[in-house]
Amino acid sequence: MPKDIKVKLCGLTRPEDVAVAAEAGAAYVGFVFFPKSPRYVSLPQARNMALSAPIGLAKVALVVNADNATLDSLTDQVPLDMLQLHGHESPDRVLEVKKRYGLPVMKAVGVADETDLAAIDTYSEVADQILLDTKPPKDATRPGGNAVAFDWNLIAGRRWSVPWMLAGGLTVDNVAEAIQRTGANQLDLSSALESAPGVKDHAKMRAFVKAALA
Ligand SMILES: O=C(O)c1ccccc1N[C@@H]1O[C@H](COP(=O)(O)O)[C@@H](O)[C@H]1O
Repeated sequence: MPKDIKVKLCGLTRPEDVAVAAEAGAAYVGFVFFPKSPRYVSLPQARNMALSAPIGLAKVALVVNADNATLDSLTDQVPLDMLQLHGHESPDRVLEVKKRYGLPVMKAVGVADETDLAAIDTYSEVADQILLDTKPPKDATRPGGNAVAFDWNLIAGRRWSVPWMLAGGLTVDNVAEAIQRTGANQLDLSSALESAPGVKDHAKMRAFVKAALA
């Protein structure tokens, strides 16, 4: 029986990117609020994109160690369906954010080796979803969106108590293998969809979703 695959296209910067994501069949779109990212969007930019999204397309805000003042402005100005915490937020902070904003929270967990897997169990107890991304190198300028895959064998056959997404270096060429090796039914990516840093390529977006849902 075919799997019910859901795709999140992250790092969109223009309303036309949102329209293409929806037409292509993505389930989620992601807006990046990390200032050092080439995909960073301002609140008015994100609001425009969010207001243009059709019903049924989930709008996710990606933040990194954001404080309450930042999240207050974000949630006041941008209609959202989920918060993605992609920094060093503790389990208590995940619970606090869930309670304060009443939105589902997806916690990113960086994976490099076996020792990282315990954190997935820990965050599964507090977050609504888990995002498994490649742990960035120590000198990286951002904690994700680095176009590098982790060793998928580390999570092969593992399951958790909440829904989870696979991220890190996914491309149109490796997505079938990624699904087959990890059992993921949700996929999140950004870098492989760009024609230049921060600029999504619509043909690449369509091709990825088609390959993922095939
Ligand atoms: O995309 C970014 O710039 C970014 C910045 C800070 C944290 C996370 C970021 N992106 C997320 O990283 C993963 C993997 O992306 P990629 O496909 O390897 O580029 C994905 O969840 C992005 O949403």
